[in-house]
Amino acid sequence: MSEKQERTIVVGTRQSALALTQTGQVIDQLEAICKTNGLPYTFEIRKIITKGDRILDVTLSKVGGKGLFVKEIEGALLEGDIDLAVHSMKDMPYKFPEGLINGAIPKRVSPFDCLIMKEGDSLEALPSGARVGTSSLRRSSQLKHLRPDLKLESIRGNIDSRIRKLKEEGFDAIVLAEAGLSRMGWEGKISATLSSDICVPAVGQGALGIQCRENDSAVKELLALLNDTDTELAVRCERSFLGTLQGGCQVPLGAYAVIAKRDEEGPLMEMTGMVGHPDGSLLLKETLQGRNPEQLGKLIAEKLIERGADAILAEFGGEHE
Ligand SMILES: NCc1[nH]cc(CCC(=O)O)c1CC(=O)O
Repeated sequence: MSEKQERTIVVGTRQSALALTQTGQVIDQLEAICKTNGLPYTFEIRKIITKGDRILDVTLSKVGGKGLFVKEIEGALLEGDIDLAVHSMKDMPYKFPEGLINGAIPKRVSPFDCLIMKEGDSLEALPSGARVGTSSLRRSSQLKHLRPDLKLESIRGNIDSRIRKLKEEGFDAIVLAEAGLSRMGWEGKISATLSSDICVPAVGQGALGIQCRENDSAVKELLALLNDTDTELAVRCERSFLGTLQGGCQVPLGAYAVIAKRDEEGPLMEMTGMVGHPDGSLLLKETLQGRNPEQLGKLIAEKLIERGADAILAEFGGEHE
């Protein structure tokens, strides 16, 4: 690598506990990379309060959707107020604004959902008619499909406030991503992991995306060292599925890709895509293997459309996960 100029790299983040924690973890990793590679960079955190954070009491679809969390951070990047931003991959809109790229997808942690329960340690242990808190149509469609007796109820807020609401609002269980809990060091709160057979995760769940300016070659070269190729391949499959189905809004769909095997032709991916009716009456799933991530995601989406996914998507576009 050529001689690098000293620089303070400004990292923008939302101010939720999870956002701050995962941003801190990425900075730790980047500092280690700088040390190993003799790069003269230091890092500074800048907190950004987004519109999505200010309006926590209104259904997100009414105020403009999930992109709200990301839009102001993207603006700060484009203005040069910050140099990189750590996002949960599953919160990133499908389309990036001109001038910004995803510079790295670090190694994924658990992609799965889990239950935090009042008592018990499995989905089966939930009593008939139990109240389960989730605002995700993807989660409710799959749980309702398996357990039509359950009462799925909306719950919003950051993961810390949702955990508080489990008790305060008398839920029997809430559904959260394991990734957020493990990043917070709260794995001990998990009652049961929901495998991808039971609940296909959200596109990109458990992975982070590190956004930067396309013309910032120093940051791009640094971020390339943080990228995890297997995670990137999986996330590209899943996001191609997302893009083919609806290009950005949040709807009752999920996708989970893994590297099935590696041979002389390279990695072979396997992905399951799902689209479901939020009341659980219809759950469409398709699993296929392929070598090209974009083609695999698109093919699975097209198979599901053939089977009727477009009717569900037309009815439930624009909801928040
Ligand atoms: N929808 C909010 C959200 N966005 C990212 C995560 C954490 C999981 C991840 O990074 O994929 C969560 C919380 C949750 O769904 O439980």
